[in-house]
Amino acid sequence: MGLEVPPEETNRCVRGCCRSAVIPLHLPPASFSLLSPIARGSESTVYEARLAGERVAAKKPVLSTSEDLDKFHYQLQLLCELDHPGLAKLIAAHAHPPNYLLFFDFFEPPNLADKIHVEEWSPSVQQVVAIASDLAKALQYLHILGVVHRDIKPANILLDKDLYPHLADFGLAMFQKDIKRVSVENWKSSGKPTGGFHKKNMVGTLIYMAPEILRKDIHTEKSDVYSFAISINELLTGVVPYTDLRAEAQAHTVLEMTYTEQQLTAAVVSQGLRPALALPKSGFPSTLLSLIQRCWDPDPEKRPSFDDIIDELNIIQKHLVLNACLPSSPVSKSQNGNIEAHHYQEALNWFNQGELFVKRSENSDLTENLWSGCSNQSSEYHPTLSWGSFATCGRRETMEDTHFMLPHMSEEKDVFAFGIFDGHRGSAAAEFSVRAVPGFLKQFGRGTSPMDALAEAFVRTDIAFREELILHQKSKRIIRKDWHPGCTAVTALVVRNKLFVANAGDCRAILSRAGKPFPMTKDHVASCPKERERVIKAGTEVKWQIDTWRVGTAALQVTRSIGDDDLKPAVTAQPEVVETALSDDDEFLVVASDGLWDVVSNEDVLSIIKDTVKEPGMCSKRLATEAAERGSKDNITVIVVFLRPVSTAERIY
Ligand SMILES: Nc1ncnc2c1ncn2[C@@H]1O[C@H](COP(=O)(O)OP(=O)(O)OP(=O)(O)O)[C@@H](O)[C@H]1O
Ligand SMILES: [Mn+2]
Ligand SMILES: [Mn+2]
Repeated sequence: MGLEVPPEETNRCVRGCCRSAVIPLHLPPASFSLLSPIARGSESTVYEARLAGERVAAKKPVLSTSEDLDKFHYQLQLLCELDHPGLAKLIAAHAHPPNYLLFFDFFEPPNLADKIHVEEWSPSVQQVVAIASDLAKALQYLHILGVVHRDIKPANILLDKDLYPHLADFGLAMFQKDIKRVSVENWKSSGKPTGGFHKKNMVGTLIYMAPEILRKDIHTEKSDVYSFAISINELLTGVVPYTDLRAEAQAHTVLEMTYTEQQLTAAVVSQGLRPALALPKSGFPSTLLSLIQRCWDPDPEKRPSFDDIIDELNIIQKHLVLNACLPSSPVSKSQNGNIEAHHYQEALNWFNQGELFVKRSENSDLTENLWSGCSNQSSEYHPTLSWGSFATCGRRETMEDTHFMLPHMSEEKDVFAFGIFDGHRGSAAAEFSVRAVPGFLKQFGRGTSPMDALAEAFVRTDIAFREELILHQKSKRIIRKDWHPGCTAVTALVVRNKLFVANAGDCRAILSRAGKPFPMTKDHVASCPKERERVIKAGTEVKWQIDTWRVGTAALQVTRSIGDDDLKPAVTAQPEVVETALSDDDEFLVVASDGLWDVVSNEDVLSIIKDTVKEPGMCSKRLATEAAERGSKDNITVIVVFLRPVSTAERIY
């Protein structure tokens, strides 16, 4: 990088406390520019930036008090001393008013947390062991320097192209010697632990915090070992810690208000509660699982050091290589070579069919620059998104809902799409659509407006699905003649500061706008007079049957859907599309299938989220659980998207 380091006597921060012979600390303002924000936290914003022509990440801390400024200088002094391939490297800083900035090597998203939970990556054993081992080496390096990180968690682990981990976020890191001093001073000043003492020592992210930290003891190297173990187990299982304790089918999880923060703390500290360990039968070596358990031992002294951990991981890695060379057990073959027709029917994978269909009609695989025309002036509002989902089949025996979350729709970072499909008369249409709709959306995004692209994606998916169905009926891969599967569909698209929602059927999307529900959809059901009139005009009968208005001989309640070819064209796939500009008033978006809305009102949905941990996955799960408890008889799928930054504290407490 073409960065010049000024002579040592001038290369220092404004106070003169931070110095470096290799890292420039006083950059000329013209040498860098901040581009778009990558992540906004309570303590900082991380931007994609350019520095001397290179793409970098710039962390801009929120500095509102003189204590914040002290912390910044402390962090910078510490970062100047670090140089290890397993750490996100500080390449420059601007430590002069009015701009305080830290520049790091840029790592393409997703970070490890998003890789696990958003991309739903399930790594191989080899990949987990490799990441664990590289991470352990970076931590060993820090500990040799006398530095404890204090905030080890997947969100602070960045990945490069080869999936090599780089530990980031030194916002809480400290020299071990300073931690002791802080606490001793506090003890002395008041004779007993003060609020300040508590706060100073209890830092980090609750679910990754070792019991001694939760007891407000001092953080040691062994507390990092604990957080390391929780993180590696999360990588193995793909499960956010403590969201996995299911008493029965209805999830009762720790962070879902059945346990409060205090109860979780108490359970971790006094009852030895830990996240569910990966199952040995999942193919992970028992040696790895036992290592994880020893790393989260309640007694810090009993936890291995990173020297030991690296040795053990080395041995595990060697065994894996050896085993990989052994011949694998023969694949069990079907006894009966004669495959009957109904097997064909089961073998038909509608997810794949949907995907294939889009691929076939695609003329290029570029996804760049979707809706670049909808430009956003830098002065305009930029929402900060975080999202999560939960889906359960509830009391039903089969799951006919599907959903997708597509945070990186295009090369531009600020295009996101979320969709739910609620199948009826089988899950085929919902499975087909969950792949076809986002696929078409990407295709049409290059030529048409977001509104038109959404409508077109729904209509084209419907046509494609019905054609596919006929094709398979003709080829006898489907033998049931009078089978007319369908699904309702909702898709929310965020393009910079604009939200577009397309809906066909009775899924719903609502915004929390200035604290009040702001519906983005209308239910398309036969009990709605306007819809009823439309269907009748299109030539299909609507009758009061049993308890409500229903369409055609199929007696469908919804009046718009994908599929349902026996009711076309009256039951149209043409969605209603609504557009709105997002502002600071918009807190979050909830998208869900009717399994939620049947029993939970828009207002209740808002108030439930208000008193739930501000973590979108948790909120989704809490809403679905609430619906199940209120007697919803349907499949339930919920997606929650926060539209404003949520601080670490809000996410946990
Ligand atoms: N060098 C980088 N390259 C790419 N992305 C980065 C980089 N550094 C940080 N990020 C992204 O920004 C996010 C926040 O960064 P960081 O953890 O340093 O900030 P923070 O304000 O301390 O956040 P928190 O305390 O909530 O964890 C990371 O989880 C990561 O996704
Ligand atoms: Mn972080
Ligand atoms: Mn942080």
